[in-house]
Amino acid sequence: MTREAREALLSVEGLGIAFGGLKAVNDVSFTVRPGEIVSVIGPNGAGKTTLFNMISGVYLPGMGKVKLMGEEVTAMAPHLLARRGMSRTFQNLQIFQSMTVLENAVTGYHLTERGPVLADLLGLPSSRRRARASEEGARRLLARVGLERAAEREAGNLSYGSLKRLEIARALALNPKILLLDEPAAGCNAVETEEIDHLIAEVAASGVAILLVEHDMKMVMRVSNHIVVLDHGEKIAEGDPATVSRNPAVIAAYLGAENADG
Ligand SMILES: Nc1ncnc2c1ncn2[C@@H]1O[C@H](COP(=O)(O)OP(=O)(O)OP(=O)(O)O)[C@@H](O)[C@H]1O
Repeated sequence: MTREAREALLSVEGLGIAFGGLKAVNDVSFTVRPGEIVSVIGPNGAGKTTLFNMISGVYLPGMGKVKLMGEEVTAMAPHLLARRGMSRTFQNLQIFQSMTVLENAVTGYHLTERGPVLADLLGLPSSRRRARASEEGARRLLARVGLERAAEREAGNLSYGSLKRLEIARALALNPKILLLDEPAAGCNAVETEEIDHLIAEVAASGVAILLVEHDMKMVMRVSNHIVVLDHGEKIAEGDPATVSRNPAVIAAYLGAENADG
């Protein structure tokens, strides 16, 4: 079945934003289907992170719409998006370094709670039951990302690759339909990158759609089903990895960026 034949989980429609006079992202549209790994690539400053921040409710777009399962969610607060099935990780790790790995994973369960705070303060049975369920879920997630044996360790002592996997585990606690990953392999060595590759592929195989921003081009080409290319805020190409990597406009954008850097 072609990708167009499957219903879109996420639709980005004509999204744009300007900072001062600079059109950081201009009229960008694409879709993500269930179980698909879609990557957004482009030279430095192309607008990838800005696009991500608009999709995930961090920035208010100046134009366009974001739809999740057909419903408009443009500029919806991140915790509300999470409740509707969109979770994300950040380029800079958002891990509590002095907490244990398990405690970090447990926090993933509480991101969307309205907070029956009184029940928790009073230590009521309902709150103890919830805490037990979160801990069991967190342990399952740690096993899924290969960190079950590190559960009781302080997160600050983990390798960089393990921290990245912990962040993905935490985002999975909300049982998302789509997971946005902002540079999941940044700062990782080749072995750690490969572990993250496998994890992303496993998560996608379980039916969760993945939207990825990543600089590691080898990784992008290995894991993506579909690639969207940005340059100077505009979408200049999209397609499968082989098609995109042969596209003259894409090659020119990367060569141009290299020349500008050099
Ligand atoms: N908050 C902001 N205020 C002003 N300009 C911004 C802001 N955020 C991004 N920009 C500008 O918008 C453009 C796109 O930036 P963005 O960080 O989205 O690119 P990127 O593709 O993620 O880059 P990189 O690959 O370096 O992470 C750049 O010219 C950047 O300087």
